[in-house]
Amino acid sequence: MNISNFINGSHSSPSSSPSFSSINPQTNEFIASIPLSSSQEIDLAVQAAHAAFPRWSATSRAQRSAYLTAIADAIHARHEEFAVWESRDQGKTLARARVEVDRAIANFRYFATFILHETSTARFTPDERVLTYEHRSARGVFALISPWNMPLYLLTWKIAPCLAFGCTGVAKPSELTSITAYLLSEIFVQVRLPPGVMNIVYGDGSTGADLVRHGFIQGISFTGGTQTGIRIRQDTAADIQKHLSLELGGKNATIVFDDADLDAAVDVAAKAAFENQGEICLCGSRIYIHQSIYHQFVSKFVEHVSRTYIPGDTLGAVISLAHYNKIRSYLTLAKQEDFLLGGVPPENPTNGYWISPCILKNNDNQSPLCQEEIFGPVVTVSPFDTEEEAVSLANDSKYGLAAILLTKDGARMRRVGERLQAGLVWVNCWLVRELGTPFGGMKASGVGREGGSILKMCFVWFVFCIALCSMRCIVCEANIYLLNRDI
Ligand SMILES: NC(=O)c1ccc[n+]([C@@H]2O[C@H](COP(=O)([O-])OP(=O)(O)OC[C@H]3O[C@@H](n4cnc5c(N)ncnc54)[C@H](O)[C@@H]3O)[C@@H](O)[C@H]2O)c1
Ligand SMILES: O=C/C=C/C=C(\O)C(=O)O
Repeated sequence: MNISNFINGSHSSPSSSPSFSSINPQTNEFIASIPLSSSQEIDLAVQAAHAAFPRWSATSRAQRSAYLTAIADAIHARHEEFAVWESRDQGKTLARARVEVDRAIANFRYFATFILHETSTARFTPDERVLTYEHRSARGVFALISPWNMPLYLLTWKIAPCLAFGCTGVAKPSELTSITAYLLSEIFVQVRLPPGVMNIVYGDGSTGADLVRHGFIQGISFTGGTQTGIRIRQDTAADIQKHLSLELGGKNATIVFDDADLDAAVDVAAKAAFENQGEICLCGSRIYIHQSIYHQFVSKFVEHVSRTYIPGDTLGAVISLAHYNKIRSYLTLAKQEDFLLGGVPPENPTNGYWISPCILKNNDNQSPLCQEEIFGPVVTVSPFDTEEEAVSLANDSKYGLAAILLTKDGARMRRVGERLQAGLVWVNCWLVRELGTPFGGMKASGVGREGGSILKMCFVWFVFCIALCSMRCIVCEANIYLLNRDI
């Protein structure tokens, strides 16, 4: 497949710019040629979005909603094609890819309806002489930059609200996974999205850096690694008007209490660790288990994971050789006797980047295996004694994205959950998403919240209530509880 930039409503003809190869991580075969966009091409795309902004922001909500619905319908009509390419491009299983295409469709449908039902609050001053209300207008052109682990899911989580709230954008998927973004650009043509409203450019970090630094960019919605988030902050520090939403890395704790339903807890903890080969920022990659059930839990967990997560069947390949080597180098730090499942994979993989699930005994919470984001099918297990110790082990991390609590005790859910330094706390479930629920991390896991009414703050100017909104966006760090009543 030949991928080309989508700028001002059309696909660019192959340019003299360099290109690079994208491979299928499951086979190591070439699947697509991707342009490495130059700064001139980025400028063209941003100029197109800038020119389209006045008209698009003045388009009625009903019309914008209709475009989003048409995009969702068109993806739905090509659902399997999207899923097959996502699996080939990213290495994930086809089953996982199908779930993510469903979510991409949901992203468009959610914001298509959200903007039709927005309400605004009006308030009187105490003397009742003045009525105050907030008027929101779209901010302008956004840079939308996404990583390789959930390519279409995360890119559309940015594109849909950007379009819905009347902003225009230039989207850049990860250089490792460009294909479903290209299929999406075909859909923009099909639904006759007005030229320039959404542009998609391809390339690596230098392309992303050109994009975020462009003077017409009013805001950046970025999902990716913490180091890249820091770099974007530095690159845009002088452009005070650029609104940043940074969704970054995680090293999330799963805490299993002695009153948890053991079989259900094993299942949730295993999904949280190994879904998408552990390549989800929300994965629970450190499991802390109450010492009274430690041996029972671990033996069931090892047995369940070895039966359920089979590379090439229910577990995908990891994204690239470089990432395979990164995961491998972490695994070489573990002692042989600490492997409860799996082992160090071979040094030179010949037929795709497959790593079997690894479960490691953790003896030292300060070890890189417990502190650094490995982003692969690797999980550590360790016992704890008291609630206090569980909280302290879980919080002993520079990251603060998510946590998973497995307990039947309602009081403990709140008592422990509210002390965890994590933007999202799932109780007896994992990765359940309600798109209006604010999403985002604490500490090194990011800045800002996305989702529903919080996310709209990223895309709009606040004319009458700037202080309030920046407080909510930047200061508040909500713990979100998703209590599954079935367990
Ligand atoms: N918090 C979340 O919601 C979330 C979701 C998914 C992934 N992630 C994180 O993403 C990371 C894995 O993804 P990755 O390796 O693709 O991340 P990455 O930071 O290397 O790249 C992400 C994107 O940023 C671009 N980029 C790189 N350098 C840039 C720069 N200087 N300026 C602008 N753009 C630049 C890349 O080309 C890519 O499109 C993990 O750390 C994971 O935790 C976080
Ligand atoms: O790998 C990270 C996953 C992020 C998920 C979301 O942003 C989401 O579910 O909206």
